[in-house]
Amino acid sequence: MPREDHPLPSSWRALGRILRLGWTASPGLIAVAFATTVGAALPDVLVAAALAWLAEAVLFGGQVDMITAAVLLGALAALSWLLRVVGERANRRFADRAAVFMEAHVVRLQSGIPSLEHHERPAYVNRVQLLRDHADTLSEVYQYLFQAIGALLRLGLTMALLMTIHPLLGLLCLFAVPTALVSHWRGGVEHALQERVGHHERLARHLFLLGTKASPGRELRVTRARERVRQGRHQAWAARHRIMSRARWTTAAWQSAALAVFSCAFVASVVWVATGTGSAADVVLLLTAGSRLAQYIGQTLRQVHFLRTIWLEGGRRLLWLEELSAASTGRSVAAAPERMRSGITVENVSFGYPGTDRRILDGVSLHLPAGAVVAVVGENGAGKSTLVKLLAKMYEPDAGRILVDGRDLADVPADAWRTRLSGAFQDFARFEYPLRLSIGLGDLPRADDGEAVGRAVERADARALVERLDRGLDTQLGNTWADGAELSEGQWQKVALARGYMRDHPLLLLLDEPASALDAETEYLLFERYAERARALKHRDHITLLVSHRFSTVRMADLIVVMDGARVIEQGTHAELMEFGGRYADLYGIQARAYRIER
Ligand SMILES: Nc1ncnc2c1ncn2[C@@H]1O[C@H](COP(=O)(O)OP(=O)(O)OP(=O)(O)O)[C@@H](O)[C@H]1O
Repeated sequence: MPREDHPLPSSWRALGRILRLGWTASPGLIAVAFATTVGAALPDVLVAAALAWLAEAVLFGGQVDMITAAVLLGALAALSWLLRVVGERANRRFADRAAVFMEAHVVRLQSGIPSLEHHERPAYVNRVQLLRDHADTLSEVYQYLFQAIGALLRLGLTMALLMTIHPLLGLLCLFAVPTALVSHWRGGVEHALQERVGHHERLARHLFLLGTKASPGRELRVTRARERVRQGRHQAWAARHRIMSRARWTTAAWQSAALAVFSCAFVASVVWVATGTGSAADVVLLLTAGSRLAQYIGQTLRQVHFLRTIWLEGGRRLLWLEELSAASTGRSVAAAPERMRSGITVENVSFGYPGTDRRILDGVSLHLPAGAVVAVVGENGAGKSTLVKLLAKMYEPDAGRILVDGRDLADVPADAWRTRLSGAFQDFARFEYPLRLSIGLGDLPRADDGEAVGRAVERADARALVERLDRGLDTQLGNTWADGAELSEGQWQKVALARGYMRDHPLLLLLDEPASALDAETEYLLFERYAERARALKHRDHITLLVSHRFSTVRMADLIVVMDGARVIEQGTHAELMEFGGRYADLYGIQARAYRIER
């Protein structure tokens, strides 16, 4: 992942990309939607000319002229109506199809990015959030774009008609320039603001979820922090509203002034034609076409404004995400190793999260021998989970290397490396599927393999959980679904652990506090059995890396790594570290006394 900030791409490039995506979603529908929406401009504008002709025929012409003009007027009105109806339906059907396509595309892009940067870096989180919110409205870009083209065409044709009365009437267009410029500037101002107020919006939504979701509900009631959360949410919305409304009032005032300029020019031109040499037909044409001119200018500006909103909100961010995704698949040339002989070497690795200055890992060097069960311990914030993220290629080191049997992990594509990994994490996912699938997802190609799921259940010691559920592995999880069962925190974690155990022979099993919701004894028994099984395997070529705060579990590891202040400060077996009498021995002693475990 390149370190530089990825700027938002230009609106034009984004529009081009969106159009190509729309064509891919449904070429037939997009073509019909375009032709009917833009085509409706022609009969719309010609109605004014037909009216003028009818007025001329009524005043001075014969019956034939009158009937022809009336029939033409009727035909144009009918055609305009027909094109509008067909256009609306085509646009709606196309938007439905494009919405599904766009959402799927955004999900694919987001989940396909190997790193976590777009989920963890504040500036990127704002963009991703806006994109997620606007993913379905992206499909409306087409409608606004076609309508904007139609409105421009109406504007051009109307100007041409007006100039048939007198070429000087073409100058009316110039008086519309201030309105167009102000409208353009207004869109830009609002968009710049959207990014600025993004964090207020996110904070308000976060506090809304805190106040309405069940899990924080208990804590909020006990601590009586509900009022504080409510106030915080109110303040966040108020801050957003203050910034937005100040800017909106200013831009609206400018827009009104610009519209007043055009209105004065129009009134003056009507007076000029009516009192000059203009015929009755000319006055009718000027009044009909001219009054529509103001409407078309308004329409064009509105469409362009909406287009800018959605286009800038969604389109540019979509292209940005595509580029981020493409950049993140950068330099990867080697295949993932099939087996591991010597192990994984972390060589002088330093790392800080993108967008921050602090070093979370500082010159960390380690050797994780193949076949070993390795435990990583350290105080909160010592960098244990960060090390796990680097080993899973969620991020690349800023300096130093991670070598697998001597081969630089940076050269191995993240997706390929992850086929060799398994993992269970403290912040596990709750997949509300039937239990069998919720576990089977840990190894997608074997998700339906009953035996594989059964083995994972055994490894996670989750047999009792399965038996307690009415429909066993077929039980739907999550109580918001029909016949769904809700699990306790610890039970959800066991499901996540079983999922992590789905792969039979991962080269690296990452267990980042995977049993924090289980009691210490259960965790100990679980990992003791697991470690015994791992040691009994014939080809001891995989590594289990366990992050835990429980020293009763940690002590059975073959290698214990102690982290503190971004560095590895001690490493060895339990016996060696106790003998050494350093930090590990201190921490172990404290827990041993607290839990009265045997020293
Ligand atoms: N996405 C992020 N962006 C910026 N800083 C982060 C991010 N994730 C973690 N950190 C910081 O990195 C430091 C180490 O975090 P890490 O999660 O690796 O610690 P840990 O040792 O696993 O802690 P714990 O025992 O509490 O899980 C913390 O100070 C944390 O604030």
